[in-house]
Amino acid sequence: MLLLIKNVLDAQRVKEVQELLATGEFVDGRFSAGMEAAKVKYNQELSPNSPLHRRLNALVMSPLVQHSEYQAAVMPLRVATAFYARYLPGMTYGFHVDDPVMGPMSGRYRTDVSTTVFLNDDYEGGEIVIRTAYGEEKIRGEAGDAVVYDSGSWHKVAEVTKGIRLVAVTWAQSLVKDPQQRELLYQLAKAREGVIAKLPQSDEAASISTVHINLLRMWSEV
Ligand SMILES: O=C(O)CCC(=O)C(=O)O
Ligand SMILES: [Fe+2]
Repeated sequence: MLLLIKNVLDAQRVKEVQELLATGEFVDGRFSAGMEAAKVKYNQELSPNSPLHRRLNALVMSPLVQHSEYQAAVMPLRVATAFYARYLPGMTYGFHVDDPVMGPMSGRYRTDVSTTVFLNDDYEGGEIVIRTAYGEEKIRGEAGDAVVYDSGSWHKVAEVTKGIRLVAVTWAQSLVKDPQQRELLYQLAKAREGVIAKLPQSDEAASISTVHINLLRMWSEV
């Protein structure tokens, strides 16, 4: 799964988020990294104690989690509160896979799907590079877009060469643990949508819906 979702945040929200982050206190991103990732992580994160998190989460996470494409692709069971990361020129995050389990002991979750929400686009470099079965994909969203990909895939953030890169990064535990099953369900959900649009009252639409619903029941864990 590798999907770019356009315009998750509208221009007004992007502007407000940028204004808030301009006033925030940032700390070394290595503090929040797992053992392996810490070796290659070179960025900054909004201080975990920052009072801005509440407002930022309302601005960024609500539209993300409610977005129909995010719902269809991720099928989220739990979504983590976001980290707000900043990359100054020269900063980078080398190839890694994300930690498999995150969160405090009282609320741990498995990371199935990673998401980056692009909060600005006036910088150079800083592409997310994801290794897929078909080679490396480079992604640079516009401000307000989000990219989702399997947390177990190798990925990196290329060095920012000019300007400052601002993103929100979050993880979800999906109802469906297996990436291939998730992908199949996503494709089936799209096919279902298409058939319902073209043939709303048809037997074909009803039977695709039934297969989709019952596969989700078969493969989901709650
Ligand atoms: O900055 C990004 O877009 C992704 C960062 C990342 O890979 C991570 O925090 O694990
Ligand atoms: Fe990562």
